Amino acid sequence: MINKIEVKNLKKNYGSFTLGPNSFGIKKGFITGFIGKNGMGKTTTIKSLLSLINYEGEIFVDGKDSKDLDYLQDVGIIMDDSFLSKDWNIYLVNEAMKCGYKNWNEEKFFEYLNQFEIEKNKKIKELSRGMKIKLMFSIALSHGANLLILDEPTSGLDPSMRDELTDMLKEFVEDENNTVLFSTHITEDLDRIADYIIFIDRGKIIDDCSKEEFEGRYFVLKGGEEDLKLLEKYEVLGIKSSSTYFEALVKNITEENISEGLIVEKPDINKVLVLYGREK
Ligand SMILES: Nc1ncnc2c1ncn2[C@@H]1O[C@H](COP(=O)(O)OP(=O)(O)OP(=O)(O)O)[C@@H](O)[C@H]1O
Repeated sequence: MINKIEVKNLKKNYGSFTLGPNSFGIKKGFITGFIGKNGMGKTTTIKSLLSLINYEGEIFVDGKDSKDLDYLQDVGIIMDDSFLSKDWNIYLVNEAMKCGYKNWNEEKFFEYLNQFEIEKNKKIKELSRGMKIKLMFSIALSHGANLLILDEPTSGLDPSMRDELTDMLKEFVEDENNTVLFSTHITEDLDRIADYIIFIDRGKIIDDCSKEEFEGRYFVLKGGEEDLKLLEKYEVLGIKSSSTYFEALVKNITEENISEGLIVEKPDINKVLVLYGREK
């Protein structure tokens, strides 16, 4: 499997928060979902991949050092902090992109705008969050990008639009030269389209594997209050409990390892995120 992006010892300090050092790869031709709770370092990682912030470590795109910035011509981006000026209307956006991207396809851009029903006379500041995301999608798909890096692209979209956009991402990677990395809190979208999962917690990447492997690694142990002592032999990654029962998240256990009296279940990605790091 070829890595589209190769990250080595990526590190960034923000006061009390430290990202990394993390090393990981983004597989070419696939969709990788980037997950983690709020404030764990997803956007900081994405900003590093896009050379929007300074960092320690090395990032290679198609084997080339990202420091020369040429790779950005081929990257489609969706981020909350839009790089578009708030006073531009859509025609001005088109002109700006024409100057910025060597392979800008104006015709394709206006086709997407029609498909997404975006009014061309509106200024960026007059667009709703959902409309802004659709505009950024239109830009991302109109300059011949072979890599999409998307920070929470589907949040703020209604379910039918989310469905349409996730279908578009699936279609995008039908060409094996195309790659998608997207962060999200909407695990339903990961269930639908992600091939690989990167899971970050407190700045450290703790899982970087296929979605199937990720789902195979975690287990939920359930029991009544009187069974709590049975958890002592496990490394509990998070627990939700009431006065009568508990659910504990554990990793990499074998069936013969499970104490009698405990119920074992396979969690979905959402359940892993709900329980991970929880203390009661
Ligand atoms: N420019 C900055 N200056 C100082 N601290 C920052 C800055 N940007 C991010 N941080 C801190 O870095 C940490 C990670 O933030 P980041 O935005 O990467 O998390 P995230 O996983 O994307 O979170 P969310 O899911 O809420 O978007 C947080 O503690 C945040 O406060």
